[in-house]
Amino acid sequence: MRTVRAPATSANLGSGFDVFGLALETPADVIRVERASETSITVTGVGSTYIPEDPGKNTVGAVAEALDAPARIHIDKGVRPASGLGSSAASAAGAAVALNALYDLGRSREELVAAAAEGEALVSGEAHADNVAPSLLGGFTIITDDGVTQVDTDLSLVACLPEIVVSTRDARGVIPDTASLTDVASTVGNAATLAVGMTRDDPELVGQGMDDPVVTPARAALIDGYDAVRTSALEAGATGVTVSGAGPALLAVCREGRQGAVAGAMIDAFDDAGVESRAYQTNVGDGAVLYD
Ligand SMILES: Nc1ncnc2c1ncn2[C@@H]1O[C@H](COP(=O)(O)OP(=O)(O)OP(=O)(O)O)[C@@H](O)[C@H]1O
Ligand SMILES: N[C@@H](CCO)C(=O)O
Repeated sequence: MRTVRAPATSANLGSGFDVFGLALETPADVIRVERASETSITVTGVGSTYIPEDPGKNTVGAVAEALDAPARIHIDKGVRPASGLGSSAASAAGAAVALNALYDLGRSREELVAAAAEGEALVSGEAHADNVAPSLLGGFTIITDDGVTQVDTDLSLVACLPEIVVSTRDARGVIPDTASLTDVASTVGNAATLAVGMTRDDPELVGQGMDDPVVTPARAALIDGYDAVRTSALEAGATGVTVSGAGPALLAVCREGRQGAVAGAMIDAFDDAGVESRAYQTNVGDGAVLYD
């Protein structure tokens, strides 16, 4: 038997759609696997009633198939599904690490990214790897056609999750098909600024680089209260605020000592918009941990 804790993640960070990802210290899924001739899945924890146990519909089933590693798999969900916090990816990344150990497959964490991304293809229609990569590797990750680049970084964060459900599949449907050259140039500048900020543990540069004129405005329309919550967080000491992944969670990068104020401001602003929410005061975290 093998047990793995795999963290929530925040993808895109505004300017890095389908490219940037960040591992969060909390929340996390815990995955337990045992050898079996056929894959079977049980699920407990946050939002488990909405998660299919059919291996053909659960991200961990796709990972077991991709690795040719059938197993009895138990998922204890800490990351709410359809949250924008990489819920489906946390399970997939955890299963990839656990099955790799269970069957002594000898794959590196980088090699497991593609197998874990098969789970994302199952639920959202595309094998985007910007959540599974940070859940496997920790820190800040950049996905390109050539693979993954990872850097460790240290930032204090608030991930505020409203009681709204937005599926990644739906949120991909509202993105414009094209972007102007002006918007592309602005996005490239912001993304480069953000990446430099990550290497310097600099919340000001990271926050400055989170703006994105194309994908985020389209998705913000799916989140009641988005503009007010973002403004409140910035006034309370966030350097940047954007939609986390496909939403509905919002990610705020915080100045030193401002995490509590930012979390409170975001919850209050959602409340004013008639939306209940909870805020994770967290930091950039490590990748999945194998326990036994
Ligand atoms: N192991 C799993 N954990 C969570 N959701 C799963 C899992 N397997 C299948 N699903 C399905 O995937 C969907 C949730 O995935 P989705 O990508 O929409 O949300 P998310 O992972 O929280 O978001 P994001 O990728 O934007 O951070 C739900 O329909 C859920 O039933
Ligand atoms: N990059 C993906 C992350 C969500 O899974 C998206 O924004 O659709």
